[in-house]
Amino acid sequence: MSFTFKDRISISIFGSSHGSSVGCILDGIPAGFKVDENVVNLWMTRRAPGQSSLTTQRKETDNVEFISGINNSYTDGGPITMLIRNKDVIERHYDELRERPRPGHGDLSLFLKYGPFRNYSGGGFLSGRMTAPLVAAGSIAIQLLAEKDIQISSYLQSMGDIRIKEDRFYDDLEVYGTKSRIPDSVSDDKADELIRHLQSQGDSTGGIVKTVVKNVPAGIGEPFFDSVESVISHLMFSVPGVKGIEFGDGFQLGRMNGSTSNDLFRMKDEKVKALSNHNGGILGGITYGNDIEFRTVFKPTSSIRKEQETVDIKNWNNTTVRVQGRHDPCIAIRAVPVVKCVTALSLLDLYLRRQSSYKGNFVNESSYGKDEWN
Ligand SMILES: Cc1cc2nc3c(=O)[nH]c(=O)nc-3n(C[C@H](O)[C@H](O)[C@H](O)COP(=O)(O)O)c2cc1C
Ligand SMILES: C=C(O[C@@H]1CC(C(=O)O)=C[C@@H](OP(=O)(O)O)[C@H]1O)C(=O)O
Repeated sequence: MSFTFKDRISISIFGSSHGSSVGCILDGIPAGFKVDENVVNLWMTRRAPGQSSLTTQRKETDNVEFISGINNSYTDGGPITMLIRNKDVIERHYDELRERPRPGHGDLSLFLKYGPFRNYSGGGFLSGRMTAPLVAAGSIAIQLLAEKDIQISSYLQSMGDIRIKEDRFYDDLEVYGTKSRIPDSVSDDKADELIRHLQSQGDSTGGIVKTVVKNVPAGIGEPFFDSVESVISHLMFSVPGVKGIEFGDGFQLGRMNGSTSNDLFRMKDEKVKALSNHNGGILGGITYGNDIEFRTVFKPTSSIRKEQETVDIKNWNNTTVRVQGRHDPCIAIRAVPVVKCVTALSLLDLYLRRQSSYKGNFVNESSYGKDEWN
């Protein structure tokens, strides 16, 4: 079931970039939640292509059609089905790529796995377009988590050699008030300049998205195979272009000592507080009240206008390709809302699991003193 993530909640995605539509079925959400469809569409707009000169010029409104699972703004307990129509499809950009797989994209893998039946136009289902349904589902998860005051901040931390001045929890207005989603005006201007330069060179760049989650209750995450890190990573690697994720200080921990990497505990206002966050708020795969912090790296967009070496998969000889069409010069810019939404789906899944392994349920929280979670 490669198009389905199934746990306490399940998410199935369907469609392809140049087919009639893309969409998803989100199952396992209890009945009785109020879902604001405008909030869903706000997140869709934040991810949609063609919103600025720094992104692909494909123009999609990405309005969600709510097919099932939400009745008079409330979840009814059934699968939530959402459909997003593809409108601005130009197939001829992919004619040449039928026989000349783009280096760095999934074209060759798709051919080797599915042969001539593969859906290659627009990258088929190996397209960033498949993140539209992930955002539709994730924006519902964001709303549910907000009821528990669990807040997620995702922003572009770096693009190429440009890095944000300060890492902290940025609210959405700060992030989406920028051109590049780096919420620091000096870096934002530099990113804008870099993208324009790359566009003139027919090239692209990578980027890193930082995520901070605050007000996470202690006790979220299951030991071993379903640790917080595992579930977030499982879902995050479904996002095309993701090549790495690190929690807390991540790979830097390999260069530290125990005496500098341990997050020391102190009592503050009758609660345990950690003095630092080198472990990203997760110990033993389980949260303990600190913020969750992690970084997700996106590779540079593979579809660039520079001529590149490839093979002809009809005649099996060496050739070159120059990719035409409308592409993101930096995937990470548009991936910022995707990372936030995927984080929300992961945490909602883990949150609901913890609840059901304890007592009560997500909706009827009256039996829960909030203190029991801290
Ligand atoms: C929001 C988003 C937008 C993307 N836009 C493009 C694009 O315009 N051109 C492109 O070649 N790849 C783009 N990608 C990345 C490709 O879809 C991805 O590199 C490809 O599916 C191969 O998968 P992999 O990079 O994970 O190996 C985008 C990804 C995301 C998440
Ligand atoms: C359509 C979206 O982004 C697309 C992702 C993408 C890719 O290869 O991933 C390639 C481009 O597709 P096309 O050549 O059809 O314009 C992007 O525009 C989207 O994110 O909604």
